[in-house]
Amino acid sequence: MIETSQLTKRYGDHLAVDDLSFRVEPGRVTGFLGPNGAGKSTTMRLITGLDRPTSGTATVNGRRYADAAVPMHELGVLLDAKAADPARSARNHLRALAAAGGVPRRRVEEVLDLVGLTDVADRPLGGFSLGMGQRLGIATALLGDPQTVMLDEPVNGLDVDGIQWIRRLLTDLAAEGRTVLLSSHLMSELELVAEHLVVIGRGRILADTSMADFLSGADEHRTLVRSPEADRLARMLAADGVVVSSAHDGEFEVRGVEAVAVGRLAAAHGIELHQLATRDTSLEEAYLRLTQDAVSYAGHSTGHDSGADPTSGATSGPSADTTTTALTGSPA
Ligand SMILES: Nc1ncnc2c1ncn2[C@@H]1O[C@H](COP(=O)(O)OP(=O)(O)OP(=O)(O)O)[C@@H](O)[C@H]1O
Repeated sequence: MIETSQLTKRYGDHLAVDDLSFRVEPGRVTGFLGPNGAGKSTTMRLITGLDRPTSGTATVNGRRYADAAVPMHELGVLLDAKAADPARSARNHLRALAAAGGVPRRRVEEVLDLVGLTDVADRPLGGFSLGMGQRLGIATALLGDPQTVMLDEPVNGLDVDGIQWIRRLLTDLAAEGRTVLLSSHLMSELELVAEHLVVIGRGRILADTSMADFLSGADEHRTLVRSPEADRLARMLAADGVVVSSAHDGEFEVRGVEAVAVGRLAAAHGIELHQLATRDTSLEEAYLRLTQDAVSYAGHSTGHDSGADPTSGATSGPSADTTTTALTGSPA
């Protein structure tokens, strides 16, 4: 378990972390997300004791990480996967860390195997690819067989196999009853793996909730409608006060009513339907809606500012949000 209480970090005039209180519970993967500069890395550094809080506390499994009897067994951390001597081999790097942390040598072979680096374990780290370096960082985090694991952007540089592998690994760690905190800008990935979310913006908590509640809170029953009489059906729905996007190429999107109501209306007026598809809100859409006001470094597209984080990988934005026209009208 990780717990922060009124955790605050000030750099000069800048409040990087502002009165953060949250708990990361064991037995599930918790996603930690927020726009660039929101304070995620600072919070993680405060949890590990790499940085000192201005005020407030952060504990790991009930005590400050610096006070842990066997720190590597309490918390495994991936903060900067490149922090290793390039002339050293992966095996020697891990052996040195194991010796310093009081971890038996055989554990080095176990973690090399676990992250799939056994075959390249004697090559110098300088020749490692980004993905191999990332796997080594994860091996380092798991070396002490820790109760709690905290990984900053672990998916960076991993190929499709690597991404699937880490998804399974994190889910397995949580199923074993460990605490797993994971920061990532890859929303589609987080959506698959995280059961709980802590979202921060400008150093403050924006949401601390289950993934299911986060998504359903943003859900508006969006339905895609395709019909050869799309214009006519859209006008009828708009006349009933329903929010619809303008019909284009025989399709439009409806918000706030269930698909069945659209189907009934079409049937009642003899309108042929070619598609009626309910769309779930994605984590990316729900997240962008929540963090629109908390983006510190917003980029500008040529047309308009989408509010999306320019370097996050979450760049595609909710297209329906930017194109939807509210054609609301009074009931006929
Ligand atoms: N050592 C430092 N000195 C001064 N300011 C800092 C320092 N470390 C972080 N900051 C500032 O604190 C804020 C939070 O930074 P942090 O790196 O924690 O954000 P983040 O959420 O991890 O961002 P990203 O998603 O870009 O990694 C930023 O405005 C950053 O410039």
